[in-house]
Amino acid sequence: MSVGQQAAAALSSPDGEPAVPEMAWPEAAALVVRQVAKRYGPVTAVDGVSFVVRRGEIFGLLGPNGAGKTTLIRMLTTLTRPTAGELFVGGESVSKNPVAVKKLIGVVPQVNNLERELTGRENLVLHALLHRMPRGDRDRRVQELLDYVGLDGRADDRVQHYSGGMARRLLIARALMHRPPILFLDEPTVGLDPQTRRKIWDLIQVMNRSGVTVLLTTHYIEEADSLCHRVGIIDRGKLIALGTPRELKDRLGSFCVECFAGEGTRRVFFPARQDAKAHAGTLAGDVTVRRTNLEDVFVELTGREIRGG
Ligand SMILES: Nc1ncnc2c1ncn2[C@@H]1O[C@H](COP(=O)(O)OP(=O)(O)OP(=O)(O)O)[C@@H](O)[C@H]1O
Repeated sequence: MSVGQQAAAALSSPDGEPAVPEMAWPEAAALVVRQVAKRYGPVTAVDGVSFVVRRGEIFGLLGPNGAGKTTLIRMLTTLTRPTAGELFVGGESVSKNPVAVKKLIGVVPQVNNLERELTGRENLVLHALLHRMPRGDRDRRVQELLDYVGLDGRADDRVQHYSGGMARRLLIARALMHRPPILFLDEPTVGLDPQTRRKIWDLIQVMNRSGVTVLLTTHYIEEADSLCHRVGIIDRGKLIALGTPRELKDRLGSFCVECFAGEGTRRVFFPARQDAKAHAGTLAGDVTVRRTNLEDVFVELTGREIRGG
């Protein structure tokens, strides 16, 4: 068995079923993705992906650049059609009922597409106009959201003068204007400093506690690990593992013995710390015992690092 096959076996559920298909429908489902593929000419961006996001979850799609995460979000948010398969959002078919789907979702894109010449407040009002929100409700909601994302003091500055973190917070406020129950965030903290990243995480958690279901994509291990209730690991268009961060790590072994030797780094996994320590005691060289992380899960499945792409 190759390392990848061994890891795939380790990440399967105990009864031998592959870990990925988990398709119990869906009273409690916010999103259903069923055997979805997307091809661009010769490129298969998404390759037979299936998963369910439950209502009230923060669900993360974790994978390197080019894995197919943005393409999945674009299909779920009606921006591009799948080549095969079906997608449902809030029980509505994305292909048959895109208008209903648009009402249910807010989208925070990876790239800042705010109107730079307008102020923060004007950007929110513009979005409300597009959603035909009544004026009284609109003005109340704009103020509520500016307070919520901590931009009230800068609401009347033009967006071109905003920092990256401020722009990201305004993008989140804009996505929430029409009170969607489901929010998509494509790499919500990419390019932000660690402190700002934590503020965005707090905001996502507060939003989620107020009842919003969240699907986000990320290639940051820590973001998937500490923020997401469940994570789907995606690589080269395929969903290769699915579970809570704890389940994914425990299937591999919660403790990792890492040995830096001449030929490179070797990692061995154990369920219990004392077994990991005992094994470490038998090794020569630079040896560390640490908790397993989602990067380990990805490396064991693919033989590559997430950051390596
Ligand atoms: N419009 C398109 N035309 C052709 N190929 C595309 C198009 N959109 C995406 N692709 C290709 O599909 C694959 C998946 O891209 P996608 O953007 O979904 O990945 P990703 O995981 O979101 O990565 P990133 O975070 O870098 O955007 C890549 O090989 C990409 O080059």
